[in-house]
Amino acid sequence: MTSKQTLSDWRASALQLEQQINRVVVGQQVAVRNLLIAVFARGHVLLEGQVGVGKTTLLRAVAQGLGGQYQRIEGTIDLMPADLIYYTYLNNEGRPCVDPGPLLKQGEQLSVFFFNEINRARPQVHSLLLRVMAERSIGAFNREYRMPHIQVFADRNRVEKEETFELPAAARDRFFMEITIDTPGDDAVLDDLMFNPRYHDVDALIGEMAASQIPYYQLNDWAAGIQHSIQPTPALRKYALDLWKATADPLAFGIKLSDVEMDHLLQAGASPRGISYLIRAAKVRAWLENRDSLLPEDLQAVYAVTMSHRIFLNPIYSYRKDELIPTLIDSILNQIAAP
Ligand SMILES: Nc1ncnc2c1ncn2[C@@H]1O[C@H](COP(=O)(O)OP(=O)(O)OP(=O)(O)O)[C@@H](O)[C@H]1O
Repeated sequence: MTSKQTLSDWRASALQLEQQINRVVVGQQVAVRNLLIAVFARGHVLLEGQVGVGKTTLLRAVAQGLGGQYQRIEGTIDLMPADLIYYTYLNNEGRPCVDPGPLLKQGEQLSVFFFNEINRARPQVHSLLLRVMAERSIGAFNREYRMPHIQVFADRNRVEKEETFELPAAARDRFFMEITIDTPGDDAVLDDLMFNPRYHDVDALIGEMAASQIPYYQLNDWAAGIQHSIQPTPALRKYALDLWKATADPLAFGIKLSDVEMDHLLQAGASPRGISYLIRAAKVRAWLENRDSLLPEDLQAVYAVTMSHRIFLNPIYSYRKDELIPTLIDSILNQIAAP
């Protein structure tokens, strides 16, 4: 078991990193907190948001704080799996050469891999990425390349859905969280973003942050230490179980949504992997809140970001997905009594 002092030292560094990121990327405190939870739970994240809302800046800030290397790739319809692994070119003497692609270029130092507009890439590319996410290694050039510290952030463009390859349910379940990044709502923040030239030069903005406040190569150990140190009470275990069961059978918990035939609403609820991700995220939140026991508020705080993309509606209701899923999540949290 990791000592209380170690956990407390780690927390101080984590909160300092959070503060620094919030100074660089403004008005995104909720997203930053969730992102940080994913970092310390070693989970991959699907970002959903509009364009130009600071996603790249945010991920570069995370990479800067962790001190590892950052790579970014754009999802396009003609991107092939091999493009992630290597690229070929003719050198000055006209000889063909092969260089490592974005997944291999940084070797074991790769800590943040940003896949922009994942829904524009083909399913073959998705499968490669999902394999890397699960195994943190890849076979190429007759050998195995390890990326033990990689954390994948994939972004789905919410505005343009035409000519895109939506991620299937099985693929979305591999993501630890789905985080929405919207334009900030506070007028003072918007004013700052409009008129302050500080936000025009992303390199200078990121340069304001101290590098490697948290050693990326220790994160796997930190994450394991946190998970083993935070304990649930028996009452909380029962509460978590109910929160899980309600994702598959809300009616059994007396949950009814208006204009919905509850018997026909759902195709599937959260998987065992999904629910274990909820608990992992909740434990990291408890640690960030300076506790060694898990409370209902920890589960509630991360329920929507870990569960929303794991509840699958029947096709007759899927066109109302954006309205029904958040309502269902809220109803579950309101209806199931916390211990
Ligand atoms: N909340 C924010 N805080 C700080 N800078 C921001 C914020 N939102 C946008 N910006 C600024 O807007 C510009 C675009 O940001 P960025 O490239 O990170 O957006 P993006 O969401 O990744 O865009 P795209 O979807 O087109 O890739 C940058 O100069 C960035 O500094």
